[in-house]
Amino acid sequence: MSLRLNAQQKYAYDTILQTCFASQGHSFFIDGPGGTGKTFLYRSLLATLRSQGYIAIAVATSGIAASILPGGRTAHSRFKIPLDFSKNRTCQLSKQGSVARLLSESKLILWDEASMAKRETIEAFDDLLRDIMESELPFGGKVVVFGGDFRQTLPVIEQATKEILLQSCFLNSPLWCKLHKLKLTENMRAILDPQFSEFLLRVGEGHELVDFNGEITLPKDLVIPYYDKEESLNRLLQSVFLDLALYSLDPYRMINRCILTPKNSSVDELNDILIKRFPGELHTFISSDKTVDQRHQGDYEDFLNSQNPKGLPPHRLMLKENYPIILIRNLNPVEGLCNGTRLICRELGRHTISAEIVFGQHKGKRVLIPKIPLQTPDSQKNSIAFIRTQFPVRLCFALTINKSQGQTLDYVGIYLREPVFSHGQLYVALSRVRTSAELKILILPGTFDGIKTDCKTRNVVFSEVFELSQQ
Ligand SMILES: Nc1ncnc2c1ncn2[C@@H]1O[C@H](COP(=O)(O)OP(=O)(O)OP(=O)(O)O)[C@@H](O)[C@H]1O
Repeated sequence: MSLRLNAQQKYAYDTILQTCFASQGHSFFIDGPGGTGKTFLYRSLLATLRSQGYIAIAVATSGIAASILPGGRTAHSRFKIPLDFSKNRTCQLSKQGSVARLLSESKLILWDEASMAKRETIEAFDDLLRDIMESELPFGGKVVVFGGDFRQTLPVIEQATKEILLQSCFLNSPLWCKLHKLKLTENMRAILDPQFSEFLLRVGEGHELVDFNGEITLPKDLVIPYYDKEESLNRLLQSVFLDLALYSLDPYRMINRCILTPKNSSVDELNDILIKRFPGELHTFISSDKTVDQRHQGDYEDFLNSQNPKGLPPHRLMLKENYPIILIRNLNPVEGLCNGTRLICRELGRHTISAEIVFGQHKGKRVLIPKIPLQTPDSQKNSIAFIRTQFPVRLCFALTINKSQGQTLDYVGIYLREPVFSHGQLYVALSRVRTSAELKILILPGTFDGIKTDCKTRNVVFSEVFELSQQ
């Protein structure tokens, strides 16, 4: 595999491997815009070390990015990093346990999409390694390779100001300047469309011309003209999915086609339309919702059913055979069932879904997904805590832009019912495909102020990120 690396990838590969076998380890950050082959490089490193019998651990900040790496897990689940740092700041791993031994004996630890991680998670990981290795060196002297792209989305913190977001970035950690930086600059994903590749970089770095409303103008041939919502949305769906009936016979042909949109509510809107249009019998699974404090159950039951909190499956989950779904919990990471694993429904029973894994090392494997109790996340501080018993899955013809980070897709439709709202979102959505011919964008009129034009949209870029990343 290493033979196919380009010159920059090869330099990074050789430098990292030399360090793995040197007496003193140090850590790296692979910095490259979307598509420059960071994941391709990680795969080469993991394959080389593992084929020689060494332990190489792979994690990513998000579930989907982890599912792309061979043997990948989310950093949170692998290192038992706390989810709520106001309660606890240390990883819940025993120094005598098997994972600690694995870490201690590993030649390399890889952490993808580190630009999406909160600095405190990486600092907790640093403390963990120092403790396990009984060393005061950064990361306990282990060779850790972080990778990411600060043009893409940053940590997700609900209702955070720009200052809080920047503060929470890895870039603001004292660990950042301890890393040896390796750069990749050649966009391998869009190598056949250099003009598109340059446009992407201008969007990602905030260099695309902005008008007095703070909006950029997208190339006309990428945009679906707006007539009315229904007709324009139909044209977007038609561009991406062509013929759902045909795809239902061969789901692997459609699994890399996706609609990306900024908000969960528009993901639900699209998936609702698409599941109804997909051929086959519709199965509806109703969850059982119980308040954590049993005394409130009677008062809140109907209300709970109407709730659709982030991180939980819907109360009324609609599924069809051959429809693509995404797992939203770590069910059995060893068997490939992680938060972010994408599957195709094969048989829908009352109590279990028989599904097929469609990506990664477990591709093609049939698995059974049970209904499980899932609690509302702690971040939903203003709502009532409850437990929903349901299949831990969501439909995935449409995904939020943040969830698509790290993926290469065959065709993308971007649905801007409302404009993007955070740093890097537009860039991530645009940069998932190989050429501009594999992309269509629909901008709804509610989202443009003043002059009505369907090619203008907001691009959010925090230039401070690039200044910090140079340090
Ligand atoms: N040296 C190479 N030879 C051939 N194809 C490559 C090479 N490097 C990367 N690619 C291909 O380019 C595409 C993008 O690569 P990859 O996903 O590794 O980029 P990335 O930097 O991780 O992107 P992102 O930041 O968007 O996650 C993939 O389809 C990958 O297979």
